[in-house]
Amino acid sequence: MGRPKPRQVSSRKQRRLHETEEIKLLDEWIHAMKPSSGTSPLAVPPPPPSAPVGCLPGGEGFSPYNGCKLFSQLPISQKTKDGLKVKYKEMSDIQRASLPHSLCGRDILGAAKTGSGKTLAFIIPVIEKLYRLRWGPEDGVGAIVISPTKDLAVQLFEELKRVGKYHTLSAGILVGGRDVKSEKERVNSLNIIICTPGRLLQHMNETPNFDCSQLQILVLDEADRILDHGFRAEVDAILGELPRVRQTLLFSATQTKSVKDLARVSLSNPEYISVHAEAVTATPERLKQLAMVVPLDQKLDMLWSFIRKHIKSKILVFLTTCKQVKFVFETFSKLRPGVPLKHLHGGMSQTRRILTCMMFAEAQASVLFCTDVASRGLDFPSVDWVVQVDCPEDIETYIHRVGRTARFTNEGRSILFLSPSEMKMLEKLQGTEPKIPIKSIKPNNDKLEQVSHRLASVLVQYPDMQHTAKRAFVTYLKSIKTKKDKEVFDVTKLPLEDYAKSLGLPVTPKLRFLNQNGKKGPFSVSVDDDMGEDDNDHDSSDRESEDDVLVAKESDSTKIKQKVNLLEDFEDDILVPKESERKLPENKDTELPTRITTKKKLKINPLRPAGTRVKFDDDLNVLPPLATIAEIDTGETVLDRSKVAERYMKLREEMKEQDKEDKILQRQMRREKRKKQKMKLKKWRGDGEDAVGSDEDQSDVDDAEKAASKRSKIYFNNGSDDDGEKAKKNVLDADRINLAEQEALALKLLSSMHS
Ligand SMILES: Nc1ncnc2c1ncn2[C@@H]1O[C@H](COP(=O)(O)OP(=O)(O)OP(=O)(O)O)[C@@H](O)[C@H]1O
Repeated sequence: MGRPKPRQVSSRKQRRLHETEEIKLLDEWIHAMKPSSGTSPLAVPPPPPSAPVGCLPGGEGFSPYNGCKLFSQLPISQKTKDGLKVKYKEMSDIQRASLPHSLCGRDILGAAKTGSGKTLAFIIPVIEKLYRLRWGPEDGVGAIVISPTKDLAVQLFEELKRVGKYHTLSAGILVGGRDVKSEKERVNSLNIIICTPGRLLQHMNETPNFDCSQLQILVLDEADRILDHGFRAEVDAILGELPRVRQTLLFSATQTKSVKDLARVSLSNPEYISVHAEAVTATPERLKQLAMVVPLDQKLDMLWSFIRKHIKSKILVFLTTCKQVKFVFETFSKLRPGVPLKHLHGGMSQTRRILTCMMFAEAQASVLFCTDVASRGLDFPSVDWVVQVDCPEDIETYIHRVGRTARFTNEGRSILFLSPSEMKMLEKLQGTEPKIPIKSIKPNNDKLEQVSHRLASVLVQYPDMQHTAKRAFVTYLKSIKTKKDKEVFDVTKLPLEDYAKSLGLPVTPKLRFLNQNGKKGPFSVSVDDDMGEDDNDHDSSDRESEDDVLVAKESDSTKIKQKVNLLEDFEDDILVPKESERKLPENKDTELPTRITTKKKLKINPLRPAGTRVKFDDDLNVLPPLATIAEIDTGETVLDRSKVAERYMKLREEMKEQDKEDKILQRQMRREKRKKQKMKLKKWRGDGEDAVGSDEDQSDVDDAEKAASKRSKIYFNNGSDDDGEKAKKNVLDADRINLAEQEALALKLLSSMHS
């Protein structure tokens, strides 16, 4: 790069001057038009057409923005306006209500229905705040946006890039499943970070010089989820690292009302903005919602029939566990329903998840089987149907799931399958305030296509899938067992054998956590003593798993036990060998293993000094002390590099030695061979020399051979018409006769030629 030309310098200078001027004007505008705290432009009546925009004091509150509907009417920079105008012109209600407050630096607790445009309601203030502060690369992290899932973080990042296209702020995404080392290198140069709680905390703990002390604005998208039990430890640790003086924005469709939660994030005089608080329904108005009773063992028949009937639609299907998603996706794909199928769950790699989301977003007609990892925030355009095959855990989950359709101004439909024992959920949904208008319908069983026998034949044809089927069965029931709402989720009321059959399984897998042989009856529940609190394959949280290699203090034996069980039942992809590596029993068609891998129970040595760390391998076997050369690196056990290099050096030396020996042996063999050849040659020549006594070398042999070939040539060239074999014979014969005989022979030949 050469020196900047004077013209470039002056244009840069001009730009900077222009920016300074714009920022000054924006600051003045924001200050002069500050809306009164607690007012919403939506709550006061619109001004008469003759009144100038924003200048009408309302009766009870005053909001200068009460007539503003366009982004261009807000005190935001030209660069942001340019970024917005590609896709957006008019503001949505949540944007109209919250932006005037958030732009003047207030904390926000925002709630609005799914698909109502909450993302822009926090992306714009983030960009504007840093722009007005003239934030630059040397200022470090100025804004953090926390999302509960990686997929949502990716989507938020895309929106940030779109709106902030003309700004010079640097932004990055920090989520699990990406290369943490490269993240560490650039994390300190980022102005805006979009992240999941786990990965942010990892950087706070591990990345040298990672500094958030200058943070200006913190956003929690899906705030109720981020502040709930699942992320408690991480979020508390993160909040402890952040400066208390900052702007904080919390958004969700189902906002937290817990005072404790709000105290944790230390909001200062927040604006409570709930644009749909007065709404009759908690779900989007253009969403038509249905529910019907479907016995558990008929749910897949119903799903198959539904998909077959809607092959031209874009459908999102919610199941509870990763294994169910995997099973239904794989088996239905084999049965070819006539519409492209996709799947999305927390056990998939980040790249596959991004690719799946992109493909589903672009598809016209497609079915995406997913866990609750896709229930919050994801914005797939034009989803026609949301099908909930498994009952949602609670009302919030229902609202978020159905909210994947009927987004913004679009229409959409949803259907919920409830088994008879789950009917209490329908009552709860219908009884909530604001209302969730669900219409209960009866299934038309005449049109039900049976799929279970076809699934059984798929399992026979593809034995690897038997294990997936079994895991789908077990993980689903385990998730039911661990759900808190026992009025809805009662595993004892489920037809286990019929359910197993409906998955195509020939026998009902044994469930360790159910006392199937107990006194209380065939399927009475017993709390298994090794059932951990978090023991499920539930995929709602999408938390980065730190479980690949466990490091635990021995005294903490109960925690270890819980971890072991959590690991067993979490995504098996991490721990249990791949399907292809698993050995199935001989009689694959009729017999299924109830347990594929028997995991050794952990034995704790109480005599070890307290606080000594115990390391476990992927199969949860305690590693011998020497195995501590293993280190944890992005979830995979990798050998210590220096040890590996040392080992390779040794191997190389050993191989060199071996090579030397081989060469000597080879040389000896060649010598033996030559000796034999020479002896033969001598025999042929008949010179009677003692071959063994002579010290031959390669040149000896070569000379002898050359001589032989020369003679053969001479004979051949001297007009002998004999074929090659005869010529060779002549050579050999010639070798045997002496010189006098040869002369006599030559004379004979000459005389015969002349006569
Ligand atoms: N002002 C606007 N004009 C037109 N489209 C908009 C506007 N604001 C948002 N949208 C579009 O509406 C859709 C939903 O927006 P967004 O994802 O922000 O909703 P949300 O409220 O965050 O939903 P959820 O609660 O599910 O996370 C997106 O496709 C977005 O591009």
